Amino acid sequence: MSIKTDKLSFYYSQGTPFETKALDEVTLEIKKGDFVGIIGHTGSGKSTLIQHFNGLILPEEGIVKIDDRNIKDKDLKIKLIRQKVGLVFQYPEYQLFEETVYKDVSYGPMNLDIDSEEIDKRVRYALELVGFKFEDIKDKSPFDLSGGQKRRVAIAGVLAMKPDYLVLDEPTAGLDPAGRNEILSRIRQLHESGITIILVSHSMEDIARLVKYIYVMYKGKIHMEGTPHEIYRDSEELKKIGLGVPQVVDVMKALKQKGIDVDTNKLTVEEASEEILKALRSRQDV
Ligand SMILES: Nc1ncnc2c1ncn2[C@@H]1O[C@H](COP(=O)(O)OP(=O)(O)OP(=O)(O)O)[C@@H](O)[C@H]1O
Repeated sequence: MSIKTDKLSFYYSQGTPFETKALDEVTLEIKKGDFVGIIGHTGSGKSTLIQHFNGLILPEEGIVKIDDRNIKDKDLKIKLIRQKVGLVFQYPEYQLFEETVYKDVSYGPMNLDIDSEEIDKRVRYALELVGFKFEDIKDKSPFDLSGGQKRRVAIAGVLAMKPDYLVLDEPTAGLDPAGRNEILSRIRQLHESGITIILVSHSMEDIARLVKYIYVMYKGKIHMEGTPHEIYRDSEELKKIGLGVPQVVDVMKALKQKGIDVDTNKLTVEEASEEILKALRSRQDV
């Protein structure tokens, strides 16, 4: 079970003077249970790629398969793919429009062939998954919530469709540090609850904190791929294509060069701080 692309290419405004090659032979496989980051600077093709994952854009060159079914298969209902692969766009809270949280989250399931009891169950499940108490939140107006809370409601709207794969496009964009931490810890919990997560970001810090595997996009291609540690090892290459490494990576490298024995696999701020303290204590420097 996976999302698979094979030599997927895509052009905007093909055949016109404005033709742009947005994807260039992208081949990848994201298996069920994975926690994957797609990173790249603006215009590298991330949004175009993820729109292929749920059939918002149908492949023109190359193949997209969801759970081994070709997305262009005539017998395959695209509605089913949209249920399987939930896409949370950038600033999803702009799409909240109902007067209560309950109505907003139930909007998607209402269009499915399920009864009101099942809809109710799903709304409860989705709101609890993103960390709300159902009774406390259901009758509130989405517009009275904080930025981070609104975004969690919008994510719940996608989760209420019970997707197997959840694709989040820049989920922390525009949030203050508290809202950002709130969203990132919920995303981690969603993955722990068994949902496959594909996190699109240009923030190395966010990616480092969460994902197990990274695809780096550059000019429509998968330029690098590997575990966070493998990717950050090549910081020179990342800098060349306009990406940085998380600050902790630079700090750990500098310490190592000074002969302080730290485990450079520790990539989150929390882990790295602990590692640095441990190393310093063992040298009796502190
Ligand atoms: N609707 C469109 N019409 C024409 N060109 C487009 C369109 N959408 C994207 N592009 C172009 O396709 C390329 C890839 O864009 P895409 O939005 O997929 O990149 P991205 O990595 O998601 O960028 P961002 O981080 O800014 O969202 C860019 O050169 C972009 O200008």
